[in-house]
Amino acid sequence: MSNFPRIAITPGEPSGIGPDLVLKIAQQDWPATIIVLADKDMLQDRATLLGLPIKLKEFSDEGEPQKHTPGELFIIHHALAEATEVGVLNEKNGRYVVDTLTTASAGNMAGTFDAICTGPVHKGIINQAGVPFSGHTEFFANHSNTSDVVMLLATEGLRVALVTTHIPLAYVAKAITPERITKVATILYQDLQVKFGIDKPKILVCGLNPHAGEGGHLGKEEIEIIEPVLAQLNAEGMDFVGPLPADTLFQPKYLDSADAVLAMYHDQGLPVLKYKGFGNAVNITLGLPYIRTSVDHGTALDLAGTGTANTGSMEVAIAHAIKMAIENKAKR
Ligand SMILES: NC(=O)c1ccc[n+]([C@@H]2O[C@H](COP(=O)([O-])OP(=O)(O)OC[C@H]3O[C@@H](n4cnc5c(N)ncnc54)[C@H](O)[C@@H]3O)[C@@H](O)[C@H]2O)c1
Ligand SMILES: N[C@H](C(=O)O)[C@H](O)COP(=O)(O)O
Repeated sequence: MSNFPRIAITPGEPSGIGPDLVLKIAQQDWPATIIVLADKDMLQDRATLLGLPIKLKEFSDEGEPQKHTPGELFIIHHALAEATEVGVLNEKNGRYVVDTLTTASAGNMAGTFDAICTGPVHKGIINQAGVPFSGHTEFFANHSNTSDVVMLLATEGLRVALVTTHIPLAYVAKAITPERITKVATILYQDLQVKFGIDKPKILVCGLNPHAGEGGHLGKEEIEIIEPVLAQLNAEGMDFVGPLPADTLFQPKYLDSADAVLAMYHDQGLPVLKYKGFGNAVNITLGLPYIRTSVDHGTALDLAGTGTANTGSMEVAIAHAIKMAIENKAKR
């Protein structure tokens, strides 16, 4: 039996850099079958603009998965509503983007694909198209009927997971509940063991308030919510340290002996991660019934079609998806 996994790639927003990245990585050697879910004319036009050779072949799930051939891509055609103008968002194509994600999720649940790797979408234009959408993480959780998933971004020397993801800052404190922290922390701990092979993970946990609440004088969530949850998880044999002041925990003194940081909200953890590794980090959704990785950046409309978009994060995202898919196959 072939050991090459099938990786479904969604280029995301068609007017952004996603198609450029997919066409660039298609020129490389990958130990997997790569299937792109996109509009074939849009991809062909972008390849011409970038001067990249590409042969698009219709995907069929019959036969054994083959190793990727540089310069070729399998495709499942999804038609755009309107032709794309490079670098210019068009809300008429918002639903197209979501349709590609739906195919990716359904194909993974059916076992046709072994993993999904997503390019960047533009959340705003999808909402403008009339489709409520806060991010891939929430979309895939919803589509796969999974109640709790965790967003983890990882780069060399740092992994950051989030208790809350794409919600307004005004809602964050209310969303920091014992139930949510317990679920996120448990998924993170178990996936560090299973997916990352860390026997006994040590996880640093940020407080929510400045200086982790300053003993209750700058907020009480640390004392009333976070500390009791961590005490309970540690009593069950896990190893969580905190809540620690978020402004000072990101230093080698603490990070060198830790396997991950659990941040309370998006812009508490991700700016640090992206300062360290923007362009070379991977976004992994933990807790889904399938493997999903993504890039660490957005649609970069200013670079679309120029050929200057950096493929580093897309390469790391695909490499992680392939590695995890091969490990999954070996377990079956
Ligand atoms: N994975 C995703 O789907 C994802 C991730 C982050 C942001 N977004 C979305 O992207 C849209 C634009 O967000 P933004 O402007 O804050 O972030 P952005 O990442 O698109 O751009 C920020 C800056 O980084 C540069 N940049 C981004 N990717 C690059 C690459 N591969 N190579 C070189 N330079 C690169 C851009 O040119 C820009 O200067 C938003 O709608 C946001 O929600 C999507
Ligand atoms: N929060 C992610 C980041 O900043 O990189 C990004 O918005 C993508 O999230 P999804 O994978 O949920 O779309």
